Amino acid sequence: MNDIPVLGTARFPSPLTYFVSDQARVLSSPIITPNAPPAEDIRLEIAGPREKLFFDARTTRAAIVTCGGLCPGLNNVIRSLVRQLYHGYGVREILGFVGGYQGLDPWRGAEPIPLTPEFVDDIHKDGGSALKTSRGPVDTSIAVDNLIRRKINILFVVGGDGTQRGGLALLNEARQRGYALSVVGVPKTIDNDVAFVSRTFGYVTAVQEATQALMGAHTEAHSVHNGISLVKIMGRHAGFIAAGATIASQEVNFTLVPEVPFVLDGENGFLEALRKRILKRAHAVILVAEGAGQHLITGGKDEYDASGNLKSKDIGLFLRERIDAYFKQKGIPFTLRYIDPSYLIRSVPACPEDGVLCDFFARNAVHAAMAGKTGLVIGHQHDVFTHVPTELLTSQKKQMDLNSPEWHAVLATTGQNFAAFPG
Ligand SMILES: Nc1ncnc2c1ncn2[C@@H]1O[C@H](COP(=O)(O)OP(=O)(O)O)[C@@H](O)[C@H]1O
Ligand SMILES: O=P(O)(O)OC[C@H]1O[C@](O)(COP(=O)(O)O)[C@@H](O)[C@@H]1O
Ligand SMILES: [Mg+2]
Repeated sequence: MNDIPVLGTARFPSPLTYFVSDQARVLSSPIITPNAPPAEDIRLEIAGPREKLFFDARTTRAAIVTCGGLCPGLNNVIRSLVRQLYHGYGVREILGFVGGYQGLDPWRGAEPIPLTPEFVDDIHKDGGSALKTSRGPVDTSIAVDNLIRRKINILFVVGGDGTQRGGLALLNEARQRGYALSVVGVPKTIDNDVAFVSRTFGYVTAVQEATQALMGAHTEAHSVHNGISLVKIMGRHAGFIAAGATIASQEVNFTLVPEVPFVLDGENGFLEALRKRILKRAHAVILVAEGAGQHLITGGKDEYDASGNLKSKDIGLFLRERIDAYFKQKGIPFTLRYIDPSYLIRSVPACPEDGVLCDFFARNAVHAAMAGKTGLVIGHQHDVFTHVPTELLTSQKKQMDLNSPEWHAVLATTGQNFAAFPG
């Protein structure tokens, strides 16, 4: 069940010394709840080195591409992919396509970079991606022509849900041509909204940076009479960053996330809850994820980014105006500070916890590829790294479960007015 497609019989002995059985599986949902229908029985292959390899390292050519928005840890992943390929298996031909999927198009992209242990030696100390990144499509036919021309056997695609869909499109094109290509995904995004991955790399670092911003926001609010700090944070479809930073900082009074369509006006609305909080405590910190409250902003055209993602309307500026107007109308003196840490939370180097995660993701991706597996993304649940079929992973969207301990911890630490936050 949920076996990963293989390119052929694995027959080369692995140079490594410990192995994971190809038959080992882990349940995606291991919890048994009394009286509830059993969770869907999804059993995933356990990641790790295999005893037999499909690829002969001496003749294998691998490539790496990083796509989508920046994320702390991209360089750690590139470094560990290269070092595991080179030192672990003896692969000598490793190319880095430059600037996301566009780099696979020889007419649009820069010349790929030959990747060596020397090239990647220090890159994990920097944020960003040594291979650069981009949004937007590539012509799959042109890209696969290029992969075939360059005799690439393995392509590592480092990115979020969009990138993994892109990887699948390349694999399907290669299959149609009868070309044996291993496409293995490493799940990247600060938003943490990838299914079958409890923590995408970069998320913890983003929470750390967001928490720093909240500490400053709290100091600003607390240092004046009726100080209100409004902080906007990334999180297009999911409020995981907002939730994590709320719990870590313990300084937020209202956390607004895309999963909870809150009410703004009226007796049970957010503005009234904020007014009560200010009258009681004379300061307040509000944290709003960029995808929250989209239902409140009417008018204007829908806009999409180059990858086709719907752009969020600016809930931060919208709330700033509405709070300002409400407090003026009520005749309550206040000082409102608006803080948008924006790209600062994702352009920094990875924190040690993410550094560890990146290394595990990357090395497991190499093990899977060398065994001849394809069309998979490395997953991570219950502390076990897995092989998730890319089709399965991209068929689901992960959002915060409002019955989870995480969301209840947000409610407990903020004490936010439950009535204003139905759902
Ligand atoms: N359905 C799709 N099919 C093929 N390529 C896609 C698809 N969705 C996104 N992509 C490509 O994947 C890359 C990254 O996607 P994007 O949504 O920007 O970031 P992320 O991978 O972080 O979700 C872009 O180059 C985009 O064009
Ligand atoms: O302005 P950009 O670079 O398009 O990115 C904004 C988006 O990128 C993110 O940081 C991460 O998104 P992806 O994982 O899809 O790359 C989102 O939180 C945010 O909505
Ligand atoms: Mg995405």
